[in-house]
Amino acid sequence: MKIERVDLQRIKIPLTAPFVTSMGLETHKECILVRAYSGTHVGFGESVAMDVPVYNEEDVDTVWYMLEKYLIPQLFSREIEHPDEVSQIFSWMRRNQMAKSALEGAVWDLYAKMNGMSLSRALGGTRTTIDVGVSIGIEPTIEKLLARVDSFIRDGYKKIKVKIKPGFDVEPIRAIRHTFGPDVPLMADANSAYTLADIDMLKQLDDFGLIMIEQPLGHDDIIDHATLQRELKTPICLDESIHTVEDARKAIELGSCRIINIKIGRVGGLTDARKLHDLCAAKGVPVWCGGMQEVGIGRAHNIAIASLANFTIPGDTSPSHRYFTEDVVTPMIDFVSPGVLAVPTGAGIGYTINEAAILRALVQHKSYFANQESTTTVIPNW
Ligand SMILES: O=C(O)CCC(=O)C1=CC=C[C@@H](O)[C@@H]1C(=O)O
Ligand SMILES: [Mg+2]
Repeated sequence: MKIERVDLQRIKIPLTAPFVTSMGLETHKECILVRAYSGTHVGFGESVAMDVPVYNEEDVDTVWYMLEKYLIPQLFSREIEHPDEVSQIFSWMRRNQMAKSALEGAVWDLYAKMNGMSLSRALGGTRTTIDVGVSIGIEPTIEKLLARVDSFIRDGYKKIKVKIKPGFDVEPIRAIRHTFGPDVPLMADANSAYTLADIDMLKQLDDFGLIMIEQPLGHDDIIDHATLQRELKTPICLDESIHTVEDARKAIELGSCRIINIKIGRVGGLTDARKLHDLCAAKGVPVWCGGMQEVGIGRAHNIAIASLANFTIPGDTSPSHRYFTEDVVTPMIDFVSPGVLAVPTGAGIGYTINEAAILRALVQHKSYFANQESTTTVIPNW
């Protein structure tokens, strides 16, 4: 397959409600959509980098820059037999995993479409449905948090993940357990808000039967997490600390975690996400698919990877309406039964692109051609 053209589209969509974490407040989703063309086929990818570099070092502008300056020209210069080659082609570049993943994801979708198979099947997925949970931001009061948890439990979500930060941790978790009982599948995500100096507080969370505590310590740490895991009954799940398959191998060997959250963008694309999944399966470490509040294209990629066998814990891939009133795919991604999404069987990501919705959200568009000059359209009014 020869990539003849790539389009980048920057879009900005309001969230249905603000999302607060220990890293800050989000009111909009801003991201880059990627189209890779070969012959009559088009594949779609999505960059999950946030608009500010608080989760990792990338942001929407760095992704655009890396794609334009290095990654797209490099893809134009070769013939590709299989999308697994893309991560190898990009491997000379350090990090910038989300930029690499956005383009690699488009090539995977293109490859699956050219071969008339679903992205799930192309990746070796075996599940026809996936169970999903929900991620709840930090609410202004415990009462408001309880109301959110109540409504998500009623919707049928299979896992409730709540964000915690210093000063909003033990009490909200206690209140959820007290109100909804011991059987609600509950976990907490700290986004690196603590240090080992907080060990006494973190040990108190052991009383609540959490499925896991996600990324309690430094975003770049696996040493202190190993110390903490030795002191905790509750499994630690690593998110921010795992950028590569090698990071995961080292964290597992050190005992820094017992569960890993796989985000396709954080690990550089679908090929590496699958390798990480395979490593964890071999080591007996369960995984689940994290979310970056993706719009429908990224969400569809998450569904495809979560159809692999060792994704045994419900992921964060909620239906589109959890965050958006309108999505870039149609139909909007939704439950087939409470807490359950169907893995599409149609070619590629298995959803149709909602071009009108993309146009309404479009901020910037640029087309790159293997044999011609690029063309740019900057959309005013933003
Ligand atoms: O996509 C979702 O629903 C999950 C959202 C979510 O929890 C996160 C998205 C992006 C950064 C973080 O705030 C967080 C996470 O760490 O998993
Ligand atoms: Mg997380």
